[in-house]
Amino acid sequence: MTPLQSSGQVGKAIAPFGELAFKPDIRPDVLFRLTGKLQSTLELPLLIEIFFKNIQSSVSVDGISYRVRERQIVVSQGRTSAHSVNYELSTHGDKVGELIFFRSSRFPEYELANIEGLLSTLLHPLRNALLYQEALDASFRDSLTGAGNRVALDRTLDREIELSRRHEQQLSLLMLDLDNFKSINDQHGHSSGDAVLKETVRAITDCMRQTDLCFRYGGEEFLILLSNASQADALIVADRIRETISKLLIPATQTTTMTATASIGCASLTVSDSRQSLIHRADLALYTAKNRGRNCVVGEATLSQGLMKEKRQ
Ligand SMILES: Nc1nc2c(ncn2[C@@H]2O[C@H](COP(=O)(O)OP(=O)(O)OP(=O)(O)O)[C@@H](O)[C@H]2O)c(=O)[nH]1
Repeated sequence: MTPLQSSGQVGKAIAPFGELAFKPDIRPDVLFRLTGKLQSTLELPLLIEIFFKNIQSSVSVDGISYRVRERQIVVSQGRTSAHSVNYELSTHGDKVGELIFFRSSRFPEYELANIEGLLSTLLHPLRNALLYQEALDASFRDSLTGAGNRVALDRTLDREIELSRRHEQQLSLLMLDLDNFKSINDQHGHSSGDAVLKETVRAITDCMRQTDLCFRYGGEEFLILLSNASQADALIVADRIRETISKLLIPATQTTTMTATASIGCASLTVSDSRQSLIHRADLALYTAKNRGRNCVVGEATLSQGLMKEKRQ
């Protein structure tokens, strides 16, 4: 555990520097140059790297770590050390994360003043980078359910296939489709249908590991990418998801609830698979699950036993 030497609200502390015994002692040209460099990028990791490299002439730190807990962002530069000082950053009333400075000896007051002087140049670029990151994240998400969208799927699946091959790990794909979803819409209305879609993604996410990924593939169809998972592992996860969805009680009105079930097809990566062929086999397995009466999971063993004779229309 690194001892917390001190902490402060930089948004408040920068303005008057009144709480510190020392004022920052940084040459104006250094601050000017740093400000210019920080304005050259919207990429968070690069921004933190530029900041870390360019503050070394004014304060000696072994490492820094930038964190935004709510968004699970952690960007670090250098290394951690015995002593640390951390700042909750805010600008214009917006919280923009926490920055921790590490080094092996304590930070004297005059250096804290310098750190806070330097931090004042980081706040606005940081806020812009966070907004940019937010916009970027949104462009890869389905706005209704928060699952990844098709753009994210295309990018991720190719990369995951390549990584699995390089590390000789297994990769499995689940294709999930809600059963008779049209009748949920017809019976309860479109916005209730939307609620079912959202709860479905929540249930899927609850059942998978943090490293697994869920994408909305079509209206009520989802793909779940299970990294480092064999067919047997994937079938267990798939059945857990299926069961969890079947137990959901989703409010339709103030007094009534809706239930839903899902069918799931499962395929695992082979040496000759492309993104398309892997998805195609998961789709065939899903089709079999639908034909078997829905609310069930079908894996590839079943398919190779020749039970899957029909072609999807
Ligand atoms: N509420 C809502 N409905 C959607 C959305 N996207 C697609 N749908 C509906 O999903 C329904 C899909 O119906 P079908 O393709 O017939 O499938 P199904 O009724 O689930 O039947 P099976 O898949 O064979 O079990 C259609 O009624 C679409 O209008 C959405 O974003 N929100």
